[in-house]
Formats: sequence, structure tokens, C-alpha cells
Amino acid sequence: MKSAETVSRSVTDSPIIVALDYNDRSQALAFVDRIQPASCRLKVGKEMFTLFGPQFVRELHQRGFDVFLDLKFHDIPNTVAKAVAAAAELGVWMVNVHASGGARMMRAAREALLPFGKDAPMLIAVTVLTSMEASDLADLGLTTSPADYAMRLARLTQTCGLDGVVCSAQEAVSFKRELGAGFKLVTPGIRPAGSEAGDQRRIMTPKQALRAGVDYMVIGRPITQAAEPALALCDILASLNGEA
Ligand SMILES: O=c1ccn([C@@H]2O[C@H](COP(=O)(O)O)[C@@H](O)[C@H]2O)c(=O)[nH]1
Repeated sequence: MKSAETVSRSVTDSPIIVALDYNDRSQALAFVDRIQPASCRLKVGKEMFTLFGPQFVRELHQRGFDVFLDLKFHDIPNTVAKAVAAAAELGVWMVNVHASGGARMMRAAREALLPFGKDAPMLIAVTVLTSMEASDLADLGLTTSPADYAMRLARLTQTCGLDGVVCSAQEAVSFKRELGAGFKLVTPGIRPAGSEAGDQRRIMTPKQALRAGVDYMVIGRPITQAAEPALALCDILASLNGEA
């Protein structure tokens, strides 16, 4: 069996994954040091990984957080398989690929994780980015709706044996009905009432997303760009617990 870096998984039932999209490591860690691993998991994406690399992920692990490495691998099967195995060696909790990379690519990624056994990260695939709407698909020559195209990619992902998909919370009810409760739904595009949608198009509030049955909601700017990010996280958690 291949070994992952020794990382003890945090024990949290929080559905929140905070997208740590900062360009400043100290600012990111100042926020992280004000929250608890029981409150949320953390997502490291293309910006922070490009700036600060695997060492930054290790620093989050040392602080007890589970990390979703959101690099959305999309390449030939051999390259994606090796990248996913490198993520597993780093000990991340979750890693992802683009479903539009196709079935052979997704199967290669899944097979690359087999040697890690129970230490393998969850492997999920991005369906249709939550920033996309029908007109964006039309630009690509796709005349289907984002929800229908996302469903098509989610079915393919499930057939390939992955653990779940990234989709919009707007798609959660129909995906859970069709793909089953065990197939994980990870949903960015979460916006508390009154917060800016920005570049996101298929959005829902945290409470709506929870009711729709998502497993994990990814929240970035509504927390990280708030005047008090740790307080913004607390407020969202309270709203999910029916306290606000
Ligand atoms: O379809 C997708 C896939 C990934 N993301 C990522 O989630 C966060 C969302 O951040 P916000 O600031 O809450 O919009 C960001 O890191 C994206 O890269 C996504 O938004 N949609």
C-alpha cells in the first residue's frame, strides 16, 4: 500500500468548506488561526497552490484542518492519474478532476488512488462550473441547459466510480433523486441573502443548499472578503443551525 503523509483527519460534521482564495499567506493564516477544524474544512485552489505550493497545504494539516485540493485536473489520463496520486501522497481529504476530461481520464484517476486504500482522498469531478449559464454553454456549441449537461456529466462520473461531483446547489434535489444519497454533492456558488453574486450564476443561500440536500457547500468571498471573516463563518453556521 502507498503511504500518504501522516495526516489525522479532523472530526467535523460541518457541511462548510471555506475557499481560501487569498494572495497573501499571512492573511489566510490569520483567518485560519481564528477558526476551529470542527467548524469547517478548507479548500486550497489554483491561486494559493500556485503561490505557496504543497507546504501551504501541510501548514493547514498541521493546524488540524481537512483540505480539499481544488486544482480541477483536466489533462490526458496518464497526467491526471499521476497528479491525483501526488495529491494523495500529500494527504489531502478531497481532490478533483473535470468530468469533461472524459471516462478514460476519470477511471485512470480513480485507479491511481487504489494503492492508497483507506487513506485515499475522496475523488470528485466538476460538472458545469457554477459561474456558467445557458449562454456560456451555447458559446461552446452546447444547446442543452446547465442542469441537463451537469446531470449528463454526473451520470458519467458515477459510472466511472468516483465519489461525487461539484455542481450547483440548484441541481441537488434532482441529482440526489437520480444518483442516490451516497453520491456526494459539493456545491460552490453559495451566497448568503444580500451578498454579491459576483461572477457566480447558479447560486443558492446556505440554508437553501442544506435543505436541497447538498453534502458540502463551498463558500469563499462571502467569508474571506467580509470585514470579520471568522464572524461571517460563525453567522453562516448559526443560520444553518436555525439560530438566525
Ligand atoms: O463550479 C465551480 C467549481 C469551483 N468553484 C470554486 O469555488 C470557490 C467559490 O468561491 P466564491 O468566492 O464563494 O465564489 C472558488 O474557489 C472557485 O474556484 C466554483 O466557484 N464553481
